[in-house]
Amino acid sequence: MPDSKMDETKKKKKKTAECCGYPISIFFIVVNEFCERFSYYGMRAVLVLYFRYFLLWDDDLATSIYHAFVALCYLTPILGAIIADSWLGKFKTIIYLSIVYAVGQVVMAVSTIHDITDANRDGTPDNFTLHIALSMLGLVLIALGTGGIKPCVAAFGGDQFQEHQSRQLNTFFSVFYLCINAGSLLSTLITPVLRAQECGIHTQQQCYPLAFGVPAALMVVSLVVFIAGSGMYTKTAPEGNIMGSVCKCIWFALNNRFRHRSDIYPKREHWMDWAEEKYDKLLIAQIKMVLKVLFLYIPLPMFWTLFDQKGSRWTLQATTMTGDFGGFVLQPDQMQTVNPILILTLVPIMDRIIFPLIKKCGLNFSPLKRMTVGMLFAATAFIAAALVQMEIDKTLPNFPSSSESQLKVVNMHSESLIVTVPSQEPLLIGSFEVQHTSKHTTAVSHWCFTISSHVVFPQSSPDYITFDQQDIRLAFNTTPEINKDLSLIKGSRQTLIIPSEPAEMYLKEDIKSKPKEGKNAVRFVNGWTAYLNITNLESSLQPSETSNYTLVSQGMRKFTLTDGIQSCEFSRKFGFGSSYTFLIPSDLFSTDCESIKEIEDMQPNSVHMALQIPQYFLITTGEVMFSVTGLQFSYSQAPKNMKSVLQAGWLCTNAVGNIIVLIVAELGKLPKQWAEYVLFASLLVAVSIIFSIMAYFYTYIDPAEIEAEILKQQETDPDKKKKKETLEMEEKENEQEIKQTKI
Ligand SMILES: N[C@@H](Cc1ccccc1)C(=O)N[C@@H](Cc1ccccc1)C(=O)O
Repeated sequence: MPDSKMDETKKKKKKTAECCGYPISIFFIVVNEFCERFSYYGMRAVLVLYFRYFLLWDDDLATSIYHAFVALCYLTPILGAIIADSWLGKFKTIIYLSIVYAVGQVVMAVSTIHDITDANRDGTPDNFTLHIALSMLGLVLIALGTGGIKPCVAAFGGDQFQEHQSRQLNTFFSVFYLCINAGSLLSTLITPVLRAQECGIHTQQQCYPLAFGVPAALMVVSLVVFIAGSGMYTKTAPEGNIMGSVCKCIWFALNNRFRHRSDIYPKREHWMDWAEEKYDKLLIAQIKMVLKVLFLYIPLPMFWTLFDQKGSRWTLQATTMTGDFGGFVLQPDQMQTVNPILILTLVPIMDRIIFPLIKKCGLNFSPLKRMTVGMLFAATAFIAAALVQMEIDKTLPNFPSSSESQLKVVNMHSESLIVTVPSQEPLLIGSFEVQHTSKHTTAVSHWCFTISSHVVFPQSSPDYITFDQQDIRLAFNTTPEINKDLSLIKGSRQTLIIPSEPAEMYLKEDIKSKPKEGKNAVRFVNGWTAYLNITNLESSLQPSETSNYTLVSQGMRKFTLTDGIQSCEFSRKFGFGSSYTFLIPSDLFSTDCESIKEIEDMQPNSVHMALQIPQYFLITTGEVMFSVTGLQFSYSQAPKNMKSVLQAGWLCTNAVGNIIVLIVAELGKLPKQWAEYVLFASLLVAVSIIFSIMAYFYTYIDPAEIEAEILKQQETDPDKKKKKETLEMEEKENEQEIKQTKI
């Protein structure tokens, strides 16, 4: 009797311990999954920050390496599945690859200890190469581990159920999904808090070792829990190099079909039937099952293309919104946690109320229909995102287009002046007054100081001020007269600072997009007569100098200004995504910082992040219908010896979806973000229509039943039995021949 058949028989005969109808072994599997997902998502939550602020990489390099790592995590499942189904079996594959995974997490945590190379004890590592090498090694091991075990764990969980537990088997995938999301929710909340702690042996730093160490510890716990259940698992042994046989069989069928392409040969029902001359009917039937499902998967990456943008585009959208919920403040990247929270509530609601209700109404809500509806929900989520984007766009500043320039004039001189721009009314710029001009709009912000004197330019004199395409030439007619040529940068916002000595006027480039991560950009113009040190600024400010922008988070922020002798404190409450220029006057210390004036370069975000909740609700409903069902479908439609392979195929749809996101992000960006959301929604609707047509022609099967029937036929058919034995003999001879050739 072949091994596989023996296993199957054993599986039917062996009575496994049960609790509430579930095999006890699955409790070890779901706890293992909880810890593993905690480990994975926890590490991911602080990874970009580690690249950016520990390894000091720039934004582009940090995000590219992060995405490359995530893509690798979803490509390695194929490797794990091949190892499991062809060589080690799922149990051993999970154990070995979990060890690799845990080692990777430990290496990663060690790489974040700055003290190991901080010989001069200045708080920064001295040997970045070592830290980079260790972290890259850690990440490769983690990607190999997490991706490798992913297709095996779900399939191994499914293997624990016996025939009479089909109802529990369906619920298992929902419970499994709940554990994934409980683990990821907890870790995405906890690890950023751990990172914010200070720790170190010689010097105190942000505690990356703790933020990476806790996920590493959870991975070790995950492994221990899995091993603890080893006495209770139903383990199906691998059936040799199944993937090798599958490839050879497909190759033979294609070749044989090509050789018999003439009309004289009778047609066969399926092109795989052309492998019948050489290969076992069971293997051919199993390949047909897998190919049918894989074909159905072709349109699915489009769902993930939209789904994965909630981590990138939607988080960026949140940075242009306000997260002040009264009692608490939500940061843009924390909106991500809405997804697992909704999963934890929606999965039970769907399983207990919605799906049974649909069934009661007599509707056949089959898995493939659920997945189609899931896709439509995701498309609607993107329409909701487009509507929110339109609201945000109304509140965004009027940024210059690539052919426009915008100029703001800040007059720190004690006298006022008047500037005339051709075809516009003369603009009165009082001392410390602010003017905005652009090619098309002139916005004036008024907070005037008393105008003591001003000079008028004759409006008819084009020699003074010229708007020439993108170049503007300004002339200021004070006493004595000052003329200055100013070349404005196309597509940028600039401020002309006129200091107390107007002849020293200069241009300073302004921020021209919303500050990152919902932070606020602030800068200071030093009107004080001496050098000033200001907290949060990189270097001290010379008299009349304007600092670069510095980013501050939402909330009350305090700045201490000192010239080395005197000092004063200046506090201000910030919202999200604003930008200010603070003008420091010459009477700074006599007014205890109160005479500091502000210019609002960019108003704070005003659209509330709560408006994103509908889109999160819709995409998560889509996820429950699509992803949980897909996981279950991939297990139920796979032949017993290729369960992990189909799980890996399912995960691959996600990898392809991620790659599409990367390509789209690099290539076609529409000028309007809302239009891009509508485009993605339309594409997904089109794809879901194609998928529903493909699904219509798909017939659900019970692989175990088909396999049993073929085995029965083969046992009763002496010819086939003989053919199979001959084949097996041939294969053995081949192997021996190869061995001898090697010797
Ligand atoms: N809902 C996600 C988990 C998540 C947690 C925090 C922020 C975003 C997402 C989830 O359940 N993921 C599952 C399934 C999955 C989804 C996408 C690609 C592969 C698998 C997971 O196993 O991580």
